[in-house]
Amino acid sequence: MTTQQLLEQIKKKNSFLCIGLDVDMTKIPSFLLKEEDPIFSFNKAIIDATHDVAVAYKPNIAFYEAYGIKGWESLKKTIDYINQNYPELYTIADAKRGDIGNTATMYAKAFFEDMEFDSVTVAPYMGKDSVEPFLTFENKHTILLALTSNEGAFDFQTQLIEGKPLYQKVIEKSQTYNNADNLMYVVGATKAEYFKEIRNIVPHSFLLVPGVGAQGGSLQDVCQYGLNDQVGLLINSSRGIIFASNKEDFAEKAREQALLLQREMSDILKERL
Ligand SMILES: O=c1ccn([C@@H]2O[C@H](COP(=O)(O)O)[C@@H](O)[C@H]2O)c(=O)[nH]1
Repeated sequence: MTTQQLLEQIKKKNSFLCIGLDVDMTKIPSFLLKEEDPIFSFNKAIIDATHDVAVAYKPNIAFYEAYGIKGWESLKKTIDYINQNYPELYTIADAKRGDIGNTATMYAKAFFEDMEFDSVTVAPYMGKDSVEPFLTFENKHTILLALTSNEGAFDFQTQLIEGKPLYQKVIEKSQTYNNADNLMYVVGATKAEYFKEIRNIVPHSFLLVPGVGAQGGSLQDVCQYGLNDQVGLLINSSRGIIFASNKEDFAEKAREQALLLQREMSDILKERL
């Protein structure tokens, strides 16, 4: 998907909500366990109930890898279901890959060509040759981990290197890579006070923002400095939406939670843009 198509969808839906499909079999309604593919059945119900209020879906690959071949099959069925039924939706493989060049190319082929995701998350710490192979794919985005939402982000990402926090160096350096237009960045909602600085470095880039909902990040705080004149944000919530209920009404309750966030987004956009 092109950035322009993503922007058009955001405008049409007044939403920059990304729903995380992090399916934990111990948390889904027990009646689904009788289905042939409980993970896919769960995802399908969530997607059908929320596709008009969200612009993106982000399966975290760990939640599928953990179930072996069956998990991969559920993932493939989920992405195919989105691409065939709701082609306007943007898809993110949250895989946090990163390796030397020829291996990076294989990761990129796996997620962009075989799975047909629009984007993939990538860890930046192996540098240019580990990131550029992802950037060569046309109309696909590479979402680099910049400043993550977890506490451990302070171990390395905020440490000063030659007087500058490492996460800033990562963003600045990556902007010099070939096809840097295909880059987006992960910035945690729990780190709202850093958005001003990050926007100074990349005023036009999309930021994928996990950490709203279960991790306690605030949409309002993120938007204060995170929004740019074209929105420029994809706000992710996973557990806070998909596990709103573990009963028959799980999809309906997920929709209610998604709608709450979408309405808050719509109000913010009315005020700000
Ligand atoms: O900095 C990061 C990067 C990725 N994540 C991922 O996002 C979701 C968040 O899930 P919630 O249930 O809404 O907390 C999950 O897949 C994480 O692995 C992140 O949280 N922080």
